[in-house]
Amino acid sequence: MESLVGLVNRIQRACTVVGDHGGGGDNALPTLWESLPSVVVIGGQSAGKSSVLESIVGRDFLPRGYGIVTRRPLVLQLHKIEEDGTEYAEFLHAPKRKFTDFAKVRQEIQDETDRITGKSKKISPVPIHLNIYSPSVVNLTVIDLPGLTKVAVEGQPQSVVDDIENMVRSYVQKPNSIILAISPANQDIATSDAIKLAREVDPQGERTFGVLTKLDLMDRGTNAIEVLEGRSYRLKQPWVGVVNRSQADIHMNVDMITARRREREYFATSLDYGHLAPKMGSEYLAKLLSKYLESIIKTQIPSIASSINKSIKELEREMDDLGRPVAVDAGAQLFTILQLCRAFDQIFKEHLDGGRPGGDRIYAVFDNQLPAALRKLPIDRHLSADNVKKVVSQADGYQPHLIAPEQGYRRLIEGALSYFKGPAEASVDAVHSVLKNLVRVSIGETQELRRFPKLQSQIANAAYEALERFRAESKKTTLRLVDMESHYLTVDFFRKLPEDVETGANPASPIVDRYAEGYYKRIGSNVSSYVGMVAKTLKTSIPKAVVHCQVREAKMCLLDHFYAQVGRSQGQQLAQMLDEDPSLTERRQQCAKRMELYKSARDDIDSVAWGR
Ligand SMILES: Nc1nc2c(ncn2[C@@H]2O[C@H](COP(=O)(O)OP(=O)(O)OP(=O)(O)O)[C@@H](O)[C@H]2O)c(=O)[nH]1
Repeated sequence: MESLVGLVNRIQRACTVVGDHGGGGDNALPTLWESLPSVVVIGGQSAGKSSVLESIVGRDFLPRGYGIVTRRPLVLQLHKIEEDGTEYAEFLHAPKRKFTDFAKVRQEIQDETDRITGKSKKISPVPIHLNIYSPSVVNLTVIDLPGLTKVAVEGQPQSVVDDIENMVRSYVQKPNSIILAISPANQDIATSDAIKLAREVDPQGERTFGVLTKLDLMDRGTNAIEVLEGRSYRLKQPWVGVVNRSQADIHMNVDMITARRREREYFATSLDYGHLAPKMGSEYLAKLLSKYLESIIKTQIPSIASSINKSIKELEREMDDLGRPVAVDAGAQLFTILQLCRAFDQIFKEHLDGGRPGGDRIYAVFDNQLPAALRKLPIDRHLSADNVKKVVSQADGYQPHLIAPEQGYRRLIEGALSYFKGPAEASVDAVHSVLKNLVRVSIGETQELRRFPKLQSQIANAAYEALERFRAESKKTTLRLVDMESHYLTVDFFRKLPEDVETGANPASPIVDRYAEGYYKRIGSNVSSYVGMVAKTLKTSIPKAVVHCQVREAKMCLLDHFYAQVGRSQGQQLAQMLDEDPSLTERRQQCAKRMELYKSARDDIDSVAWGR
């Protein structure tokens, strides 16, 4: 049975080493500490908490004084060692220092308290962790807390009263805590701060141990039999009375061995408590607690084991998300980088081909934006009768055309087609910005890349550069399409124009007709029909050019230049690319440590459970 408490103690110690002290914020790792039982000492100020703790340990090591002495929680883990082993203490904050002189332990507790709270009388919820290894202790984890108080002492804000109560409550309300409620016998039990709080969080008294101190200080003729026999305040566990060293004993350096002996004698010879003697005193209390802890642990083993398994699963999931540690050799690093690039490229392609959203915005450019832009071109203004007349006259020069204004037609068509360059370029730019946005989104969606901010930005830059190249090529091609339309006109169109179109050009007609408005309107309308036909062609050929030059290229060779650059990189440069966010490296290490703790705890529990 001893092995069960020893086991939990060992797991608790391991928890402490990996930084699992229970609790935590949003981003907290799973905690094993919280699922393990521990003893929490509570009581009013000067009720005798520290004295009880020292008696349990059998050592004099806690700071003493007036006012609030315990100002930070003290998590005390007692480890029983071989009979001939050397007794020593060790703090979590100074793991390399072994204390064999317990007066120095007291000094260190004081100094460590001051380190966080300053020399003031402030309190802090940050615990001090102390391990004591001794042949004369029972395996236990006991937490000493600041004394509950009703008034702040000088130099303290009034809020300290609530702060202490809240801090103490946060420990005792955990269902796994065993409450050691210390009350002084020379005060009415009904007014005990410890009992008041214990009743609040454990109304049935199932996990509360009542301890009555200062029995020796009770008024003559009075005794605490009513309390000790459980009639004043009923608890499931028996009340234990103790007699600690008085302040005078402390001044006179009465050692703990003498104090324990005196306590035994006190009960053995007491007229009031003689009949209860075997169940009184600090030594009995320590054994009672340890035994109780054993029974609790025994019932809790299955739930502890299942909490461990649950936490292992949570950690596995998180470690999967965090990814494997970065390789150290250049070959493996190169492989990792290429794999990461491919993962990104795959997601980018899914955005274009469907499966992930975004690619449809390219179609929207061709289907809405381009036709709308083409419709809005000021072709009508360009082909107004006045402008047609102006362009035709200028094209004719000093010699007006004789039959048909060939040069005028050409100039009018060229002028109208030059307007198409704007929408063509705008389509290229719009698709460019869709692609750029998809690169950004895809990088964000590439889980594996998350921990490599440098590589992320390098991939982004390389992709943006490539997109710029594709954009330049695409502009050249689409503008060339427009130029091609102006450089060679579709002869058939003009041949098929109705005969009367050329009436104005009939030399038989009076010369003035040729300069009438109707004549130019007709020319304008012919050019407009031709330009409309070209617009129809460009509406389909521009998207083809854009897809060919930008979308297809982005799909096929977005990172080609980057791959070449990575291939030329040396070890140092590769390592820099995989320079992951240090907070992630740290988190992975923490997870790995926790995982180790949980796995060894699970093995330990399994072996004990099977051994029973
Ligand atoms: N005579 C006698 N004195 C006791 C007994 N228990 C505690 N004292 C004295 O009461 C005083 C307060 O005891 P502590 O153990 O320091 O009390 P505490 O509850 O830890 O005090 P804080 O941490 O300051 O809240 C000390 O002077 C002890 O010597 C007891 O059983 N008998």
